[in-house]
Amino acid sequence: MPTARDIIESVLEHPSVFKSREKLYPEYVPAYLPHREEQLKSLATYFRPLLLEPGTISQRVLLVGSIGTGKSATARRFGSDFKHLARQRGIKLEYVHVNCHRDRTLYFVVQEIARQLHIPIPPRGLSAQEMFQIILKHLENRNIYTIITLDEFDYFIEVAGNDAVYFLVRTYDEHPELTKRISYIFITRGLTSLSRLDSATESYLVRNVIHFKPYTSAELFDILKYRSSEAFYEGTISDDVLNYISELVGVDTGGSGNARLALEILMLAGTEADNEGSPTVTIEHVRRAFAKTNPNLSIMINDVIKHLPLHELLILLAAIRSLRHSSEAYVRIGEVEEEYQRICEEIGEKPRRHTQVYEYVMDLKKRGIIDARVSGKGYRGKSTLIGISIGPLELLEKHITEIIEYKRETE
Ligand SMILES: Nc1ncnc2c1ncn2[C@@H]1O[C@H](COP(=O)(O)OP(=O)(O)OP(=O)(O)O)[C@@H](O)[C@H]1O
Repeated sequence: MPTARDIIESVLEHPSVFKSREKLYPEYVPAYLPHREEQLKSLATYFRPLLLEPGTISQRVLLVGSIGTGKSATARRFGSDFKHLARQRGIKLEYVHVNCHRDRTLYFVVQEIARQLHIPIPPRGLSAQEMFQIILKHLENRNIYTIITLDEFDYFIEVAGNDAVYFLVRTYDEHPELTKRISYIFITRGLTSLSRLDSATESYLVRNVIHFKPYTSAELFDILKYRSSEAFYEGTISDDVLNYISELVGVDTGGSGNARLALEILMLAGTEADNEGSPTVTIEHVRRAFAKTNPNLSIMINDVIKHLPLHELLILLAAIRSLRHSSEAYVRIGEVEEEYQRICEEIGEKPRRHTQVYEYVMDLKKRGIIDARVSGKGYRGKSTLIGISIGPLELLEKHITEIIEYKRETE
């Protein structure tokens, strides 16, 4: 019997598809941000005066976009690169990134700014306003400029309120004599949260807005291609797999366009491959990963299939078997129909006609159980393609087979 140590060692020595898994963690800021070139260019344009005439302007820019559209990554990348470019020009500039989801009050935000700037603050007794004065003085004494990003700014508006926002972002309106050493980037998911502010502060914030649209599948493919080249060993993950993830998540192919989700699926799929000892990541690993990121979908499917008519279940079973057999993301409807006829023959059921089969396929699609699309690039001729996005298909097949048996016994 293997000892505990043997077991642990066998896992440790087991080769992995990952070369550098941490490159996929949300906190890692990649050097390249494909499809965010325009946003970076806009940021550089807005902040250029900080390098040309430092101290004359306190800039503020608002980044707006839905979840996982690269707002934080773009702000961090910009901040880090801009800091270095400023230093090359002899300007001391610091970049500070505060997450207002964690630090929601004025006190915590100011404390966090001081911490990141390494400004010692007496441990007790100071108000947020007093701490902020210490920060301003420190920057002045050391001739430092800063860009402060307030990420998830919606939370700050909600919890800290209008006066806190006013205090923070309009310092230089109150004290026009000061050298303008602080500029801001605000990040929000939408503009509605800003309507809680008084109209003067709101219009002050929305003057320079940069929009981040949800990613299309083609854009996600480029992102995943680049991120996987950093994180995975060469040859362990194919373009077909990356393409499949991109299509599951792309906004133009029915997903949310969220890069965070796409990267999570990529990482979980790699973990599935490792757990299985597989040298490559397969479509089936992606299905399992997708199911993990979407537990409600699995529950919903398991629930819905109990109530499907027998022949719709047989078609679903045929689709699963065809997909398992092909190991591709999609199979043609014709193959599924042939498999369905074979299953019917095996169990002595009279197969339904083609039009009925097609209707059942469309019903399965409408219920979100399968994905049916018209073939495009890479396929000869036009045909309906069928895919199933959650796995393991093996378990789904077992589950459906049981339901079919039960239905045939009781009906
Ligand atoms: N263009 C891109 N290239 C490479 N990686 C990207 C790109 N856009 C986003 N990412 C990655 O996707 C993940 C989510 O991005 P990010 O956190 O920047 O999104 P966000 O818009 O700030 O989302 P949220 O509103 O949830 O905070 C991060 O791991 C980030 O590195």
